[in-house]
Amino acid sequence: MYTSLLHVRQAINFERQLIDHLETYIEQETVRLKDIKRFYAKVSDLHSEVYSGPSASMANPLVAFTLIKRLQSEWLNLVYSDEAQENTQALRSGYKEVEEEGFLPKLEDLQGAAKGLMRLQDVYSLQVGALVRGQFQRISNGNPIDIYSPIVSIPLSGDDCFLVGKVAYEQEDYYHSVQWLEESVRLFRGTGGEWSPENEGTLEDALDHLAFSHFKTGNVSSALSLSQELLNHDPMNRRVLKNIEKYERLLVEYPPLLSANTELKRPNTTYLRTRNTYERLCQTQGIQPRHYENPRLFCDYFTNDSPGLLLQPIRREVLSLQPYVVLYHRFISDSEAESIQDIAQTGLRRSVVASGEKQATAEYRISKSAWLKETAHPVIGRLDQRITMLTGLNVHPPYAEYLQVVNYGIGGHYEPHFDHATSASSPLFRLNTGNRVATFMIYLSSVDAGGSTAFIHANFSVPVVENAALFWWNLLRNGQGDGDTLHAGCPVLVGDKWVANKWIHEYGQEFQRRCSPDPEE
Ligand SMILES: O=C(O)CCC(=O)C(=O)O
Ligand SMILES: [Fe+2]
Repeated sequence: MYTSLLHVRQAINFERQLIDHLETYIEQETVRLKDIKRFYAKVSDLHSEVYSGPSASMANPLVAFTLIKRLQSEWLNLVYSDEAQENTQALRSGYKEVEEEGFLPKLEDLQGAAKGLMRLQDVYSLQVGALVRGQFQRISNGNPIDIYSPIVSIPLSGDDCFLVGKVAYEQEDYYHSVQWLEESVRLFRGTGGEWSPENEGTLEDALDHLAFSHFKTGNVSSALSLSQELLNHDPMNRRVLKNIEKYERLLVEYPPLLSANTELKRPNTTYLRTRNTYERLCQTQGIQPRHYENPRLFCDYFTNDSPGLLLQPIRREVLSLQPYVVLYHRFISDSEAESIQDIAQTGLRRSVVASGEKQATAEYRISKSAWLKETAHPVIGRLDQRITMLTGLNVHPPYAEYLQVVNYGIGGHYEPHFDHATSASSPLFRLNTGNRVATFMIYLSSVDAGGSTAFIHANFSVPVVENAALFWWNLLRNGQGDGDTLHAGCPVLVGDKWVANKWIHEYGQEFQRRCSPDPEE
């Protein structure tokens, strides 16, 4: 579910069903408790008014009878009533019904969503403290600046933060676990450590995980003080006692340096060599030269001398010459973009990447995608025609792949990659029409924040422009891959990002793109 926002949206309906079941449960339990209270009031009134009075009320056989009846039968019926269990049972079977529909998120979804939050924190340098308040802020020159202002901000609870921290902790990523568990402990302390039935963790759990995370990052004194706090809540915990002894010993043996830099270093889990450039481009939209700085870049109305475009030329914006990247504005209409999303819905599956000779899912590409044949809907053929008019390229299979529609999920992204195959054994060669010579990528939606397309070596990024299409050549004229086309889909900070890719292959374009042995061209 976490890999596609469409499926997150659908989950809202399932929670609605659960709310209905809970409402019924609350109504039934309220009736049950009302009955119990009535009985309690009746019996306690009898005790304060009838039995404690001066008159010997037991002499009244009716009073005596009702007392005996209550003690022999009524209390028993009440105490051993199955009603509470029946109500719980009804609630559980309602939950099971929803569960059996198969659309409730799995543990993998929760962990994936937590990782998505941490990815957004990293790539956009977001402050965890602000995220927890429901705000998207980065510190710039010592001041917090809003990257995005949500209309409604959803603050996170101590348990929410505990869960994110625990996901990091389980990956032995103590850089993130410390930050999220700090927030969790702070929030749990704020509620007085009170237990709530929906929670996964407690103040003690958060203290325990945080103390160990601090220990693992070398912050023994924090590990010690948190363990002491934990011991106050759980004095008989032998493991904590032993840890305290260990931390005390360590502090005597290796006193912490006062000047020690306590700033934690972020782990490089992605092994991206271009991480800094990538993140800068995602945050800033790059240092794309302005048209007046590079007069060879321009905007125009473009027809490609195609009769189909004469009456309605397309707005072309040349973004880069090396590699050659152009943005065609208003390439697709709102209703066409909507149709493509609708047609793709049922076919969406977790996106894969080439892995040796096969294809596999990967952390570095978080989205779902569907392949649409021309026969799926007339709109697809119309788009193919329009691509051909603009580029002059043959986009009929097998000279191009089917249209790939992509929907990103929570913090969904596609880290720096090439669209063309970089090894001879790549599954991309299965069409037997050569490598992917060009990419034609259509933005089918807007986003609220994030999600730009970043060209790493070319040092610019393109914000999502709804209904526009981005075109670039992946191969040089000699057929070799153009290293300058290394590009990425930045994590979506806020929004539901949809794109459609048309990958055009080398064969079939021989008369449209001149080849040349020159490795510079
Ligand atoms: O979503 C984006 O901006 C880029 C997507 C991309 O590069 C791809 O799907 O190959
Ligand atoms: Fe790509």
